[in-house]
Amino acid sequence: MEPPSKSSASLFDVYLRLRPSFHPNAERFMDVEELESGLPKHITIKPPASDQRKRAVEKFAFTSVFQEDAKQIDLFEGTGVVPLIEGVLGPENKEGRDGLLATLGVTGSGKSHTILGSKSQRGLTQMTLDVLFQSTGSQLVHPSCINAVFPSIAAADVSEAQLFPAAVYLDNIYGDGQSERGGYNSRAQTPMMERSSFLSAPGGSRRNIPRPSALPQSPSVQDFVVEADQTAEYALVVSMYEVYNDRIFDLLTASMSTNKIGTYKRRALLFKSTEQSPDRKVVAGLRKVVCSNLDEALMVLETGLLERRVAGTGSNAVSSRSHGFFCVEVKKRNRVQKGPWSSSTLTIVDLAGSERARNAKTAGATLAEAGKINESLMYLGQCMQMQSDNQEGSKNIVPFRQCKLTELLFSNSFPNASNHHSHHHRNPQKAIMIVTADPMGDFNATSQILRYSALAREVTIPRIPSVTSTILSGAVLQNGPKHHGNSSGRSSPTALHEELEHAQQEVARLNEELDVISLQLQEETSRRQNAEHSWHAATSNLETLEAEIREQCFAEMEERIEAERRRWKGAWDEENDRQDEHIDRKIEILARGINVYEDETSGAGEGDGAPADDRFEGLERENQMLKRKLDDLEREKLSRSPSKKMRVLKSKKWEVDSGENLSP
Ligand SMILES: Nc1ncnc2c1ncn2[C@@H]1O[C@H](COP(=O)(O)OP(=O)(O)OP(=O)(O)O)[C@@H](O)[C@H]1O
Repeated sequence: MEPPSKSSASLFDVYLRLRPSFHPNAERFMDVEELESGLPKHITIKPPASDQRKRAVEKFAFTSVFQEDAKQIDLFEGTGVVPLIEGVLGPENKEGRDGLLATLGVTGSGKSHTILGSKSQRGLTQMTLDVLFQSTGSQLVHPSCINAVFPSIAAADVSEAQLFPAAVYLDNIYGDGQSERGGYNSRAQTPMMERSSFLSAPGGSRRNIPRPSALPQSPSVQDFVVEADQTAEYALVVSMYEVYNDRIFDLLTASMSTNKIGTYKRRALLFKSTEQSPDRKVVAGLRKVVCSNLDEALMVLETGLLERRVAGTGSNAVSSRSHGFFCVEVKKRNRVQKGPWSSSTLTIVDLAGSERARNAKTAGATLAEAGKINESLMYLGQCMQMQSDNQEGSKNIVPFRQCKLTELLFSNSFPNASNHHSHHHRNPQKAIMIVTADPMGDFNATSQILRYSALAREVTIPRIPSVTSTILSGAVLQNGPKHHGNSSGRSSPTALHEELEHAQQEVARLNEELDVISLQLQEETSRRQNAEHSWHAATSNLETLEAEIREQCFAEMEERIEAERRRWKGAWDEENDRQDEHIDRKIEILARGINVYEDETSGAGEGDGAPADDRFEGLERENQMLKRKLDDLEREKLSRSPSKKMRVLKSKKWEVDSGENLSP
């Protein structure tokens, strides 16, 4: 069993680092292959003796295995970090290639130690930064020119970011804030990123300034100078964020954006395609800092690390409760022609530890965090398992869109995944995963991580005799001479012995098969549980979607009802106006009739009154006729108009009114 060759379609090179155990008296469950020279690639794990259920031995292949005595510098040299740096600096006159370096492991297995180091030793992040600054050296934009160059760097940024020179950024956090200030927004500013929130933070959150001289200086990486593109001018831009409860938060924003009472509500950022980057998703709206030297970059790193959410759990007193992302963007342009800046990013990820919730004495919010961490790591495991299945010939689609973590880790791993129209072809990122493990730690949690992260895997059977075969061989030894003595003559003792040996071998073989099958069963069970988990997550997503759609439909319905109500009200008002007009006309006619009547009665004061009566009757008739006409018109209208009922009411009202008016 060999790990797949470099040319294969693997998304990650996967290295294993073993840590010196904290549990010196615990049983070691892992063996590393012994080689005359070079780094081993294989390990085997066997369940502890106390675990009666499983007896199969599993063998895993990695790109390389670093044993307990490996130093930080060995990891730096042996895990391909240097080629990753070479990739982001880019070849001559060409764009660089994105790189990703991540650590994965059980809580306390040494992920942060490897990536970020300890009080006395630098981690891969600090060493990488050192090599980057060393290698770009004089080609880096000179601090005295930074103001002149800054707008063009900001303009080339596609992620709606807010850029600051390190001096300004650090002064706002640690200094008196009185020095020259000024940040630059990239071309499209994210509306929620208000420049004033940073620059006018009342009093800011002044902290003790981290002194780069107090940070560990070893191991030195002086010997690792990478050849930079001699035709290029470089600028290094640092940003940091974390994925906490499946949401992305800027680690360089919160500390300086405090309000009057010293608190700041963090806003989640989006991982999306922007106007300037339609074919590629980026974390939009981050705060980015342009660093001119290693000390500035280390201070920004320390600032972001302080911000990272850390909560004590039962598993590890200072455990990372979020997935931390540290990004160095290498901006590059031709030093003579200048021209636009291209950008490639080296992302270093310190993943939160996988742990079994029941192991960690957590509760409430922390338990929920653990759930989210385990869920995101489960999705990561599924993606990694797909990659190793694909290497064996399957053509599975890596399901990286299931959560923020896998989206961030895998989105740039595929050539032009979402871009069929662009002429701009980016190389897929180069990625390295360092799996950390304690060979005397938690067997179940460690073996689970090894199973999904290893590049290849094989199940073998222990060579120790099974209980059955031991009994049988005992029986053979005991019964052999007895059979020999009591031979009936039908079968010779040798034949019996052979038969027993065969039976013994068959039983042992069946036992081995049983072991393999029970291991496969366990794996299938765990796959099924994972699938169920994904299914539940999908169901809950669907439920949320359904609720959203219902709400949308409801709002739409309300809107339509409102429109209908307004239309109806309009028709009602129109009808009212018509009725009013009609009544006015009637009243006018009536008034005219009354006037005529009055004239006539006053003119014929001494007569017998007959002509006036006639006139009155004539008017009455005319009135009756008009009423009938009106009724006919009403009926005709009723048969056509929607506001039938209303008009019936109206006409009735009119009849009453006119009746009242007409009554003497
Ligand atoms: N290779 C090593 N050599 C010496 N000490 C180590 C090594 N690996 C880890 N440690 C120590 O073990 C402790 C826990 O390690 P670390 O914090 O790196 O674990 P982790 O995997 O990042 O845990 P979590 O996921 O909870 O953050 C630290 O004190 C660290 O210094």
